[in-house]
Amino acid sequence: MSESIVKVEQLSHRYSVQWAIKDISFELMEKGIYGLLGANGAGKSTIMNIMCGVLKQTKGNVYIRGYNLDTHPVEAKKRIGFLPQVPPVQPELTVEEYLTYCAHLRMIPKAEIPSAVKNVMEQCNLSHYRRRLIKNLSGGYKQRAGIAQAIIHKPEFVIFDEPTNGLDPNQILEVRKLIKNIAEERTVILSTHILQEVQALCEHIWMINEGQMIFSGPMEDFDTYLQPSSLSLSLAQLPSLQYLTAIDGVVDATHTGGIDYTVNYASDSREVISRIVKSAVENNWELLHISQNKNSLDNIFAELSKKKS
Ligand SMILES: Nc1ncnc2c1ncn2[C@@H]1O[C@H](COP(=O)(O)OP(=O)(O)OP(=O)(O)O)[C@@H](O)[C@H]1O
Repeated sequence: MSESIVKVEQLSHRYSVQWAIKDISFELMEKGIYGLLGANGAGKSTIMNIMCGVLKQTKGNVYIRGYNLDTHPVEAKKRIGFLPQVPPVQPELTVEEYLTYCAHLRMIPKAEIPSAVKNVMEQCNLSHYRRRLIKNLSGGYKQRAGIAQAIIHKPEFVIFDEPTNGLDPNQILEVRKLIKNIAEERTVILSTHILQEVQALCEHIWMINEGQMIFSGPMEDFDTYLQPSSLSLSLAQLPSLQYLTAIDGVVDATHTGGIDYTVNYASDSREVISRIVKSAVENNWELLHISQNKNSLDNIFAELSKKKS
């Protein structure tokens, strides 16, 4: 049987009285990009910090390639790279000095350090700035330096906690590209509260809410929750709600004010839209506007949390 890359077993943690995370379990068998999605305060950083050995859990176990992080921390940590929410950079060092310092901390043999630093600067597109003080780098390049320290020792898996937080749109795209590139050689776990981020990058997703895992599965399965299930309509000739609810596929309808309605539907959206448009024409409701409402992250959390309880 093949050894899992990471195994998290019934992890629970409380900082004081309340549980920040409760009974979180998962196992990674294959390489890829795995997304940990949750709203602010859901418990993502707590899980990431425990998995990297930065925080000691109240209960449960973490195994890295079969090594228990508590009992064999050196063997386990050798295989982990970590970029915490705030990149652990040293503002007064140049990029090259900082990465050399990180290489020493990671116990890379002395003779191999210059080439390890050179390679990681090339991979993270930092070579050009190697003599620049980190405090003088832009946000995106500071983040690259943080990413470089996470992979300098060639770990088998890397954890990025909110890696695009605070970056501008261009920097976000660049950092995402770099993460994809890193994931070609190793397993990546990405923690984020941004739905588009997991959609853009991840093959597998875990969703946590209030410290509990409410979804775990491939992105395709999660996609079904992203499908919109309601429409906004504007009808100048205000039909009574019973005419709208009588349309095949419509579950319920509400008059939201003025000429506006919201319609929830349960079947294929194209068919429902086509039936509504047809009814509007046949009954002279004067359809002025029809659009699908995006399913928000809040709705998905609510739906999945309901399923779990
Ligand atoms: N050091 C701490 N002491 C006490 N409570 C804490 C501490 N760190 C986190 N918490 C609490 O634990 C819960 C989970 O926090 P955590 O930081 O893991 O969430 P998160 O999903 O990473 O959120 P964010 O994206 O805002 O960092 C929250 O209720 C938070 O207030």
